[in-house]
Amino acid sequence: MGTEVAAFRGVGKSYGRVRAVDGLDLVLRPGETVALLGPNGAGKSTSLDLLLGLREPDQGSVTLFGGTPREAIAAGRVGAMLQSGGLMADVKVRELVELACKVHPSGRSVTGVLTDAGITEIAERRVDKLSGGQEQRVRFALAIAGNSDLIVLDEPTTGMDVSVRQAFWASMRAQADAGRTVLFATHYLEEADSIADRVLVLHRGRLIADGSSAEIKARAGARRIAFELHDGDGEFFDEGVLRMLPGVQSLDVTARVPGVRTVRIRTADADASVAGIYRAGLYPRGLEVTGLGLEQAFLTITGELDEQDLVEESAR
Ligand SMILES: Nc1ncnc2c1ncn2[C@@H]1O[C@H](COP(=O)(O)OP(=O)(O)OP(=O)(O)O)[C@@H](O)[C@H]1O
Repeated sequence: MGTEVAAFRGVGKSYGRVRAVDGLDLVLRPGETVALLGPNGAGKSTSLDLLLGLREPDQGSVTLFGGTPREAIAAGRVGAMLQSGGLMADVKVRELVELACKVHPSGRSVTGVLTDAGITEIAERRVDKLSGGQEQRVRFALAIAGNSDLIVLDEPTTGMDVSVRQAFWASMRAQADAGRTVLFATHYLEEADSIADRVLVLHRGRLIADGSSAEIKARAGARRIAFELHDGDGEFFDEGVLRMLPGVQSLDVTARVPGVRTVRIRTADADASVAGIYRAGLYPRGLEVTGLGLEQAFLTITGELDEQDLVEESAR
């Protein structure tokens, strides 16, 4: 199909008894910036390896631009930055980038690639003398040297400090803005949150969530409500009333100052809970409703599945 960059259809991959990827169905479309999230061992690297044709699936099929991964790579349509694999040693950064630009069927200008990857200043350094973060940027340069339609990055910011990481994400964003499709695996949820327009959550080889970060947060459902209740305002305080509010999942009440209670509620339906607070005749002061961060949403979703697995295992 013309609008598919990549497609996994019923893909499974095991290593011995370990089911690394389990029935993966997924389509990537042009121009998307997609984050692949998941705890350690979730199957992220294996999925990227399958996408790049570095491993063959046991079941199902993986296509890139409607053909096999190998065909797409031979045509220079994919640039990749993987976790493994060393860089060539006895060469300078510029020489390595020159080589990458030359071997790609539609290689870019060396200067442009050095600039875009933010490594112009270290272009004359030897590759084996770089810091971990600098090495990552050189790997990124190699991934963008070919003017590729799809850029695949496996945990690209590993080893980068915060400021370098921010500069790096800006260069990545520029690639996405140029119309390329970008797929990156990451452990940094806040980066997925701010950079990706689509977030995929893998857990034990299965795709358990697929949507915008806002949708993933909503999928985890919960929001937080916080407010104070002052003695003498509204109805007499009764914790039972709060517990019975619609949507409430958990409740925490503290009374550090005499006559003032701080209430924190986690709810699956913030609107209904807030309406219930007023309906009960309470007078909440400083009421705040906040969403869960992606990190908490992610932990909620994967944690729920772990619990489900435990229940299913114990039922067997
Ligand atoms: N070559 C291999 N041989 C055997 N088992 C493997 C191999 N590669 C990965 N695995 C196992 O497959 C599962 C998925 O691993 P994978 O590296 O794809 O996950 P990941 O999400 O990338 O993890 P991480 O975030 O730790 O890199 C894990 O249980 C891992 O131990």
